[in-house]
Amino acid sequence: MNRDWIATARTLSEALPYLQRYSGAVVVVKFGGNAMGDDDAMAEFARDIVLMKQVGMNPVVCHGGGPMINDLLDRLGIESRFVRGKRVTTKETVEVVEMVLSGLVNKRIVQAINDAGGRAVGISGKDDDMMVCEVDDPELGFVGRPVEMNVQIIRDLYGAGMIPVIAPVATGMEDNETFNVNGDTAAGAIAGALQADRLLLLTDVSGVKDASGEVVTALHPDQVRAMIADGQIAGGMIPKTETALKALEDGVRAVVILDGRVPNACLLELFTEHGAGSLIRTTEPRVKPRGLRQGDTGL
Ligand SMILES: Nc1ncnc2c1ncn2[C@@H]1O[C@H](COP(=O)(O)OP(=O)(O)O)[C@@H](O)[C@H]1O
Ligand SMILES: CC(=O)N[C@@H](CCC(=O)OP(=O)(O)O)C(=O)O
Repeated sequence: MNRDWIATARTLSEALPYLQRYSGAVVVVKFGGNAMGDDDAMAEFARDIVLMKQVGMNPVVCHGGGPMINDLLDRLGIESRFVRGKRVTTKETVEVVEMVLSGLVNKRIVQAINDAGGRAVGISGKDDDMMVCEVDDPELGFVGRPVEMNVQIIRDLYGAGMIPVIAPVATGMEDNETFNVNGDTAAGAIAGALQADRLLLLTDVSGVKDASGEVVTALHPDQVRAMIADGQIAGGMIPKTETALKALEDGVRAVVILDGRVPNACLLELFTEHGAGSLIRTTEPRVKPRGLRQGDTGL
């Protein structure tokens, strides 16, 4: 039997018995700046998120916006500099980061989800002290490493029918500083604190590739560690896969790295047998199907 219901279900009532198995699942989606695309792509992402909500899941969006920060810094004549994938963030830079992430980018996503029929509420790590940080590395300046998570506000929002949209900006432990947090790091910390069923990291490549350039569709954490050690995983994929490993240690059931520019990327991953991108999890890493299976409860 083909359980790929997106392809086979002809009516909503045919699909509903499958969809009900997803009810209550907490899915944290990290929407990276490079995955955002134009207004049409944003609208499509928003429709996917709203559909997840409509079938009873609890989607939580945590976004990036690196290219948009670069843009404004450029216009202001401030140079962008990255060390190991993270932005060197001065006092001046962090003001721009907060303006762009909590303002421009956050509200663009909120608006798109609301236009698609959802009830999105935009917050940052500062709201209700949701994410409290320490200095990540003094060399990076005001870049934060989450050390205290208070995610009740997120549960309250999705419990009340809303879709939280979170900007990775946070408060410091001391002196009320503002910290810039890498979007992947923030999404991982949120997913861990929520003990999420899935963390989807949407990026601009189709998944984790091996030395021959093929996407590896299912990975055990040990394989990921080996690929980092032997250099098959490099550059921006290192913080992403390290976030995945940490999230799994913190109790997230599975992490998927996938191409957010592919139409309906989230739905393909969650609802189809073949999925999308690279699935990283501790149990049954090589067993398919990984989406919906007859007899499965939840994800
Ligand atoms: N093994 C690998 N598989 C896939 N991408 C890799 C790998 N190693 C390095 N990369 C690089 O990592 C990039 C993704 O990281 P990044 O650009 O930081 O994403 P984002 O901006 O979406 O957070 C890819 O575009 C690719 O150039
Ligand atoms: C510390 C750090 O690097 N913060 C990131 C936050 C935004 C982000 O992560 O955006 P993407 O997901 O689009 O890359 C930055 O300043 O660019």
